[in-house]
Formats: sequence, C-alpha cells, structure tokens
Amino acid sequence: MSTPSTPTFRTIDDLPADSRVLVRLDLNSPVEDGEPQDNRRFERHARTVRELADAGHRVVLMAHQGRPGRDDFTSLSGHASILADHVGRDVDFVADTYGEEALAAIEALEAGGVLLLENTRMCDEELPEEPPADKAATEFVRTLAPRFDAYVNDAYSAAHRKHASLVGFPLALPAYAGRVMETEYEANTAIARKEFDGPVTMVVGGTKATDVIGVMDALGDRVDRFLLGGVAGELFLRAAGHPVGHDLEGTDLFDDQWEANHGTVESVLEARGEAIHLASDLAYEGDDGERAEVAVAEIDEKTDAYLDVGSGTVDDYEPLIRESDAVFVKGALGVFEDERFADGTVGVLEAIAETDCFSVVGGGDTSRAIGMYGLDEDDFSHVSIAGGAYIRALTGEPLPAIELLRRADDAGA
Ligand SMILES: Nc1ncnc2c1ncn2[C@@H]1O[C@H](COP(=O)(O)OP(=O)(O)O)[C@@H](O)[C@H]1O
Ligand SMILES: O=C(OP(=O)(O)O)[C@H](O)COP(=O)(O)O
Repeated sequence: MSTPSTPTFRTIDDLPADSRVLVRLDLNSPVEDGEPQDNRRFERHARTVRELADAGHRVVLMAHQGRPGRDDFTSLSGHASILADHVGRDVDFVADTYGEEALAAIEALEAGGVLLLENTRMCDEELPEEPPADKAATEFVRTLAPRFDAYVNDAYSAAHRKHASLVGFPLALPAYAGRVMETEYEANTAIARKEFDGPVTMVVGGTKATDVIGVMDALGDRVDRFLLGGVAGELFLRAAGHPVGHDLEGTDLFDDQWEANHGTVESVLEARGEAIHLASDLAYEGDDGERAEVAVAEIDEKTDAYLDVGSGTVDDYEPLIRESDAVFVKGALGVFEDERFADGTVGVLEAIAETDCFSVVGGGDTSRAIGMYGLDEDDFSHVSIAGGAYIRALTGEPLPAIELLRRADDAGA
C-alpha cells in the first residue's frame, strides 16, 4: 500500500508558553435518545487536552457531532461533561460557535482553563467541503483566528474532510499536531507500508456506505477479499439484484441517490466480483420482537429493514478470517448496539481476536463494540478511533488536513 510522504509535524511540545490554543478534536459519537455515548474518542483526546491545560495554556476546543438532517446531529453540551470526566478537569461549554457569546467565553478563559464551543457543523460555513483558501476566508475562521496564538489539530479521524475547522485554521494560525494526531498518523502510516505474505481481508460494513465504495475501488489488488455487511453490504446486495435496502433517518441511499450511485456499486462489483463476499442471510426484527433470519436468496420483496447479517453469513466469513494474514475492519456488520443484532459484528471480531493475524479495527462507532461485548483490545494489533480516515490512509490517499499541518510546518508559519 503506497503512502503519502511522512510529515514532520510540529507537536504540542513546541507550543510557546502561555499560548491561547484553538484545538480541533473529533468527538463524533453514537447518540442514543439524544445523548452522546462515551467511547474511545473521549479517552484518547483527553490526553491532549490534559497536557495542554496542565502546561497552563488557555484551551478552546472545537468538534462536530453528526450530520445536519440526521438523528445524531446534536449540541455538544453532553460531550463536555463526558470529556471533563476523562480529563479530570472542568470543561466549560458555550452554545455558540463564533458569535458574541462564544467570543465572551473565550475572552474570559483563564490559564489552564478548558472551553468547548458548540458543534462546528451548526455554523453554516463549516460545511461543505471546499479548498482550504476558501475555508480560511470564511467569517468563522476570520473571526476566531485572531483570538488565538496557535491551532492544534488532534482530529485525525476527520482529517479526510475539507471543512473550515480542519483546513481553514491551519492557513490562519501556526499549526500543531495533538497527541491523537501523532499516534494515529504514525500507526496508520506504518500499517499502510506493511507487506503481507498471505491473504489480506477487509470487513466492510457500517452506514457510511458511499464513503467505503470509493475506497474499496482504490484499494485495488492490495486487498484479496472484502466481507460485506451493514448498509454498505445492502448496497452491493441491491446491485446484485436483491430487493433489500431501507434508508436510515436523513439518508437516501436506496431511493433518489440510488440513481447516482448504482453505476459505481455495479462497476466495483463487476471489477472485483470474485473478491467481494456478500451476506447469504440477513437478520431482522420479527413480529414477536425477537431476532429473525432469512436467506438472501428467498427475499423476493422489499418489506423488512435488515439489521444484521445472519448466522450462516458469520459461518461463511469465519474460515476466511482464520486463513488471513491480515484483517482490516471498517464498519459494523449490524446494529450491534442492540444485543439482538450484534451477532454478525461480534462473531467476526471474535474470529479475528482468536487468530494471530495482523488486525486493525477502525471507526468511532465500530471500535466501541470491542468494549461492549467483553473483547480484549490487546487481541487486535491496532484499534483506531478513525474509520474513513484510516481506510483512506491505507490507499495512500493524502488526508487534506494533515497535508496542511505539514505544509504549515515546512513554511515555518
Ligand atoms: N444494517 C444496518 N442498519 C443500520 N445501521 C447499521 C447496520 N449495520 C451497521 N449499522 C450501524 O453502523 C454503525 C457503524 O458504522 P459507521 O458509522 O459507518 O462506522 P464508524 O463510525 O465505526 O466508522 C454502527 O453504529 C451500527 O449500528
Ligand atoms: O466519525 C467520523 O468518521 P468515521 O465514522 O469514518 O470514523 C468523523 O468524525 C467524520 O465524520 P463524517 O463522516 O460525518 O464527516
């Protein structure tokens, strides 16, 4: 797997004393009943925040949650208290991104203080993806940047997005890498450089289906086989002619967007058909509220929402995992947060944990299944809090926010 050139980041060790720092974290989390759920992202980012506060800097945090229109698009007020528990310090929260209230709270912050701003995606200029110079010219960046001495990017897992908080600020302020950025970059770059003697397998699931299709294409022959499940798997089953695929709240993959996407899915299926393994059975909620399963070959009408791969599929996938030299996981095979639909995800993770193959589990949501179902993180070679960013790193695709950290460093900005 080819890799981008190794950046020599400036890190938080290089920050001038008593800096006012604007820090981008990735606290994007699963949301249940409107509340963010604790996960590895909080624990890992807490280290960066604690070090900055302990050093006496004034620490202002930016992060996003969900996507506009989806159920998980919420305020960050709940995130502040979870983060505070992990940091072991107060984390103040202000329900504003760069308006009067936010500016007053930033101004009032004392040395060693920590303040979390509101969800960056509530600011119109954060999205959509645009060139860094355009993002640097937004009111959002031009208003906040002069209030700080430095920008720290710790959000490796969002570094594939060209959003204002990720690519605008490094053009406006001296930019530094946080601890998560450093460690994830090093681990994922080393993984991308690894050569494997035996079969390389990638388990692909989750909900960010259009994201992973492009990556599957870009990985080319570096991955010998893909084991599919989740919403991504349903897209491929649909392309193979099976009437499956119900859209989640705020998504439109199987209706209007199907017109735009089906050509790509079909061409990936055609080009890599032999490498792509699709579910042979699926699970859904039966009339009695229990898990029920159906063979894919027997589905002749689109009636149910499928929430997991079936037990026959897990039986098909297990031996393929056991004979692999390396296994990469991106996305869950089912809605594992509900125990009834955890069998696919947990079955595959257990099979990986039992072998001594090289293994990486990625994704803010997916990596959460390890702790939830009593698996041991040490049974995997690397558990990344990044999903989309880590699989792009495997293809050698540069991550725009990281390229800017490096350029800022080269320029001595
Ligand atoms: N068939 C399915 N229907 C709905 N959601 C699913 C399905 N399969 C998996 N998921 C959901 O996918 C989520 C993980 O995928 P995603 O958000 O794409 O990945 P990550 O954040 O781990 O990179 C899980 O929270 C799981 O509930
Ligand atoms: O959770 C994230 O990505 P991931 O689900 O691929 O790990 C990042 O926060 C990016 O979020 P986005 O895919 O809504 O831009």
